[in-house]
Amino acid sequence: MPQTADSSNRSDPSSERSTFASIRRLHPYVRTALPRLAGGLVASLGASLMALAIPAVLRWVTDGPLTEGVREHDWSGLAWSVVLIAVLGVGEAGLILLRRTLVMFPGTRVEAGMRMALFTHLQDLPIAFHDRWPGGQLLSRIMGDLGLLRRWLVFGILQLVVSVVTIIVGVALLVATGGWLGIIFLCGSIPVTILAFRFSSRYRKISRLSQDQSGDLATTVEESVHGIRVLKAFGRGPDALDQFTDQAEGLRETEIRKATTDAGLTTALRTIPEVTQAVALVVGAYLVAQGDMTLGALVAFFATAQVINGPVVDLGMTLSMTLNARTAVDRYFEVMETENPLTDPATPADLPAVTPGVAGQAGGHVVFRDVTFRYDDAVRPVLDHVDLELPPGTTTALVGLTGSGKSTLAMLPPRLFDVTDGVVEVDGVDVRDLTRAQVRERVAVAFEDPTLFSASVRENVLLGVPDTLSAAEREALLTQALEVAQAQFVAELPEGVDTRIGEEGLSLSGGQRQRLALARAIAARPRVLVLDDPLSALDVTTEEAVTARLRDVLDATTTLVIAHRPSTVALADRVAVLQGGRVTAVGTHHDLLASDPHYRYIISSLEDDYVANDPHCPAPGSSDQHTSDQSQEALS
Ligand SMILES: Nc1ncnc2c1ncn2[C@@H]1O[C@H](COP(=O)(O)OP(=O)(O)OP(=O)(O)O)[C@@H](O)[C@H]1O
Repeated sequence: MPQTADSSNRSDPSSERSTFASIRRLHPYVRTALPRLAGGLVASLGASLMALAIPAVLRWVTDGPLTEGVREHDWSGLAWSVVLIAVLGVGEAGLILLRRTLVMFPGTRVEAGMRMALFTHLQDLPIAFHDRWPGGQLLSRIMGDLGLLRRWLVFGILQLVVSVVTIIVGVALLVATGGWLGIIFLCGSIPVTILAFRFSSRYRKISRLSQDQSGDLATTVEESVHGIRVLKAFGRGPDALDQFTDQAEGLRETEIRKATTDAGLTTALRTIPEVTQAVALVVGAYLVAQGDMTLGALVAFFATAQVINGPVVDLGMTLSMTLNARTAVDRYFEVMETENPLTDPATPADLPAVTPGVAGQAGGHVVFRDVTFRYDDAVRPVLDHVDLELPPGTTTALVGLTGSGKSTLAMLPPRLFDVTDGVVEVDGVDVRDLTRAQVRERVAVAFEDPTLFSASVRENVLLGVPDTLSAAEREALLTQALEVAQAQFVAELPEGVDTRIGEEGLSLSGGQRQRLALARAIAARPRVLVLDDPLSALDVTTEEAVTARLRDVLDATTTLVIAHRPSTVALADRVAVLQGGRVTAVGTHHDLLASDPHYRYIISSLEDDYVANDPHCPAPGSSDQHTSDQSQEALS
């Protein structure tokens, strides 16, 4: 896992911001929901005020109708009081229902909107970002954090405001009506406030750690599931379990610290009002005995204190919800505020129109001009002043030792990365002056490690085909691409091209997946096709068949093919040699064999690897020279 995204290493860049400033960033997302949320708040406050009004009615009942009823045996006044209390109770319940109805839908809408925005941003961010960020961290932000935020929006924030307002109004009422008793209660709220502030700063740190650890745990699960074959093959399941156990234990300990901190506050919030009430009871009993306070006033005082008790205890829960929500907001904006250095230009250039088959207008002319490329976290550039031209309609094989930068170079024409210096031109236009959509219309890529999506074969293969084409045109492209990629196995799948292939196409063999990925690149009908060793998992016979058909198709396409096998080199008109970050030689296979010692060395090591890795190849020195001869034949 990259160190930059490990919670143990991560600094919290948002820690300087106040909780209010942090949460205020939600405004653009909650703006349309604000009227309903405000309505929900008003309903909550109304319900709370009704609850607070009940003690006042009790006081009036006790000192008035009840006392008079007992004295004069007339209960008619009491009946009206009971009705009034019942109306207040029903009103309170009705307002709580109204609050729920008002806030439920905007809450889910805000969550869905934020989730869409994050996903869209993730799609837009460059590969460099995804190289650094583990999937589990992103998953926990897009799912867990946003769910937490929704619960806070529909409940936590309202409850927090209502609790604070109820406590302030309640304490004001107590001070106004209870005299000294009210002042005793007011004194009790001072330690509550101090404790709440101290709790906030401690809890926020633990909350951040816990949410980051959840993300790391999700990453471990994702990697283990994704790499289950490797883990099983190497018997490393127990190690994965150990790592998972350590992380799960770390998260459990953090959760315990979180719960203990929360419980400490909740206990204090329960104890302080109880102690305050006990003191108030002693003083209140004395005042009633002295005739300085009516019994009704004392009853009302304690009934009001009881109404305030609930919000005081809730304060702990709503405060922790708010701090968790703040952490979720910080984690959300860490991703959303990551700027994309690889953007579309404000005024994109026009690509010259293409007329296939017409000399000079066929398009697909690629030029690397003095190109330097350095990865963000690397000390030295991988590509150092590279010059290379791919004339239209030609096939160029790129060869070089492992790690020489072939894949890096191949990612520049489709703008998967932008150059650090120099220019990559497609049809005379700097690719940075084109939108990514424009570039991808003209340049398609097939990687060695083919990613297939959980969708039908048809959807996977037609991924790069414009939706504007008619159904018949799309069908023709599908058929041709599958045929060129020698993917006849599709016909034997249960539902042919409509068969859904499993998650990332894992239910297919490596060679089958590669052929579908190749078919996808071919179906996009690009003018420029970048093939990053897309035939590596194919057996010799299939590779030969694909190569033969590809040669027909590539006739009209400019192709850059990264070659790890002699047979892939055979596909090319010319070969470019990458050495020490530069293209040191370009020429035909024969010329380079004759003139370039480094090329001879690469080819001989490719042949050695080829023979050593291909189960269909005889071992060196074996009597069966079929495969070795075959590659020599292909090259000659
Ligand atoms: N995302 C990245 N961040 C930092 N360095 C990288 C990244 N990807 C590749 N590199 C480094 O860049 C160099 C070139 O890698 P690249 O994959 O382009 O080589 P290659 O010639 O295609 O290798 P191979 O033949 O083994 O596939 C290597 O040293 C590699 O470690």
